[in-house]
Amino acid sequence: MTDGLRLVVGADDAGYEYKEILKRDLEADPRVASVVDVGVGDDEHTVYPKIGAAAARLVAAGEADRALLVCGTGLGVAISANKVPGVRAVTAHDSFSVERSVLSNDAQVLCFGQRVVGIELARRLAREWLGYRFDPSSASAPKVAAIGEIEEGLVEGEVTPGASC
Ligand SMILES: O=C(CO)[C@H](O)COP(=O)(O)O
Repeated sequence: MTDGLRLVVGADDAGYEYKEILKRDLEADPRVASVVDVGVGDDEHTVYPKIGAAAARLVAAGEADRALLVCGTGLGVAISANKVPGVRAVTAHDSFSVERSVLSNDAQVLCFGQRVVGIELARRLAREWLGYRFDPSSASAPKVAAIGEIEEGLVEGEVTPGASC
């Protein structure tokens, strides 16, 4: 991922205002190649699971690198996005968690709660988020791979305590 990031933004009606503000920030950021908006639009009422899944499917299909999603809490969009195979979505409202979501977890989807975090903090966190890149040669990489193995049923839900990756 050396070129600009291809992003998706989305929100339900509880996250619409933040999504619009964050989208404008992202579109103006030189580190961003493109921003696709999966809704909602003004006065639309699509429920958060549909928004979370629509954004996550674009990421899973390789049509986007990352997604930034907003709902009331940031929880529902994350849960929904995580139902799409291959997608790792987190809710994070602090700087360290946002950093680790990329560097530890290789999460492609970051979710905010409009009813939880102030807009200036959300804008700052989104700016910081753009600067992080997962290192596939890092010590975190085998752990991320182990998440994928669970998803693929390779370990059938069994994780051996103490086993190294
Ligand atoms: O925050 C939400 C889901 O996590 C959503 O914006 C509102 O959901 P509701 O509390 O079920 O209306």
